[in-house]
Amino acid sequence: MASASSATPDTLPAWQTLKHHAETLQHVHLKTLFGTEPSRWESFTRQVAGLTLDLSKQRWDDDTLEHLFTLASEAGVPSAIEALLSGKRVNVSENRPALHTALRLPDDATLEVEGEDIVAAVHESLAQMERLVSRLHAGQWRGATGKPIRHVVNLGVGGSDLGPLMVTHALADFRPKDIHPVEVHFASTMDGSQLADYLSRLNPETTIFVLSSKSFTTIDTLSNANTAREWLLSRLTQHGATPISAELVVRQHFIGVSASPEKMTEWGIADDHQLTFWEWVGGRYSLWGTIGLPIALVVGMANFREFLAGAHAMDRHFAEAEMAENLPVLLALAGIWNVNFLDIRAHSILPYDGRLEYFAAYLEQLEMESNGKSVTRQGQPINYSTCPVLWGQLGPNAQHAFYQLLHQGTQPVVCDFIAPLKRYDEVEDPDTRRHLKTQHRLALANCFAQSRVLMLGDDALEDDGPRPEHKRYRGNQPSTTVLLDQLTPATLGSLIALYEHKVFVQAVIWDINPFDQWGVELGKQIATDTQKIIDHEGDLSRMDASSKGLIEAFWASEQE
Ligand SMILES: O=P(O)(O)OC[C@H]1O[C@](O)(CO)[C@@H](O)[C@@H]1O
Repeated sequence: MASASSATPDTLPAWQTLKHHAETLQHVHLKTLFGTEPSRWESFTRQVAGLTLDLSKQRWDDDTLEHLFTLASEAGVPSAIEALLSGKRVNVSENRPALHTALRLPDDATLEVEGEDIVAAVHESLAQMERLVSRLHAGQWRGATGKPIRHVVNLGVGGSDLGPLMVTHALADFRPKDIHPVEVHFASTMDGSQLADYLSRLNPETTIFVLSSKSFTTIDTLSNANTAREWLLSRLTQHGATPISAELVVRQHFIGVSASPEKMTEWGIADDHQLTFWEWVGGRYSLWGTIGLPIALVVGMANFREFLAGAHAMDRHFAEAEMAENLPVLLALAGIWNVNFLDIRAHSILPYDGRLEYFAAYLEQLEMESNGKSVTRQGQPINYSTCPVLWGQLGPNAQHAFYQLLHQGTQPVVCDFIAPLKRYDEVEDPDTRRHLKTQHRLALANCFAQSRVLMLGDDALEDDGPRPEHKRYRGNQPSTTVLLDQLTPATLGSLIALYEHKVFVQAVIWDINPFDQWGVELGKQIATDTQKIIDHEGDLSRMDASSKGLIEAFWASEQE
């Protein structure tokens, strides 16, 4: 991948060219670019797989793009794409491939990785997932007391939570009709607050838990699982006249999803209630396989397969399209330009569709856990910026929260606006449909208005009278708009794959490994040490003054 040579990107000729080129564009306002190039929409907009990507409001011109394509070539992007998709060991620090794209290959495809065709195994794991989904949807999965299951609580965190949470929320309209109703819930936080809420509301007889953890060692998830198991055992083993065995309760009320079947067995998950996947699927890329069980439970297996097909369409485009037409490459290059040449290090994700409420949270992990790195793939410290700080929330709500900073603050921020073109066609009642469609138009008007105001500043106003300084908008904030023809399983699949590949291309150019997350490990280790001290099993005197003070404050609270 990056650099066929060992040169860091900032020493590549195109990087130097871009630095000089940026000086010529640094002070050119976006409104000037639109004034001099009226065909920017045609030049900088591309459509693929139900998505329209509008990059015309980036602070760049045709020359910028040409230089960026040269940079991508010099950094080895085309060969890196090939290496990723063909299953080379692109995750160098863990010495393994990153094959989330294999999870969405159609069943007639073949992909030989290190001498083995993995497509059949992928489809067998989907078939196994389908069998569990069908049992639940048919009302045939019975709890330990014999009642059909009505609630499924996913216990997972990070990639074992955020992807399924985001997609189940986004695609809730696609629930199949005529199935036994099963509601899906998510509990991730180690403090137990989400779980405690479910335990206070749900009936243990009709509730099962999905213990979702690639490693099956994540303390957040295991602590929730242990609490859930105790809750079930205390409620169900003594239920009715005949005692029910603990083994039966655990068997009937837990499904495990993990890359470690041994650990699932050790924990007590029955063999036929285990879904597995592979070490070569990164946690934050795992929603496409068995970690996607909650998605399949909400939308049904047919829609889940549509979701995979949408992602696969984007994979093929990523593999086959020229750089100038390639959506993930273009989106990545816009990011590189902003971060490394315009020095814009804040990035906001702003969907204008309530169904995408968790999309920003999902992307925060995808982008920042992947590309929040500061050493090259060869382990050398780097001296250029990598992943920007990325955050977001639903655009309409953010308008009344942090848009003030976007419009009049001192930070340059790049924004991604995301919206579906069509909405509410399926609403049966004509009056309600008409009203909701009006609301959709309102949301789109706001979405388009915000990117325009961010670009033009107060020049967006026709009346150009004098304005006091506190009412001035400087504009010139770049943005991208992604339009979905409509939000469907397929277009959502394409959208997620677009961002996954964007992250990969950026990593190639930055010469970093997007598939490991060593920075998270130290925190876990120190937390284990700290827990020992809090539990009076470690040496407090080793701690710094602040940590010591915090622990003593906690101990004092326990005495009250
Ligand atoms: O699925 P697991 O192994 O429980 O991990 C959960 C999450 O924890 C992380 O390893 C980070 O702590 C993520 O990368 C991962 O998605």
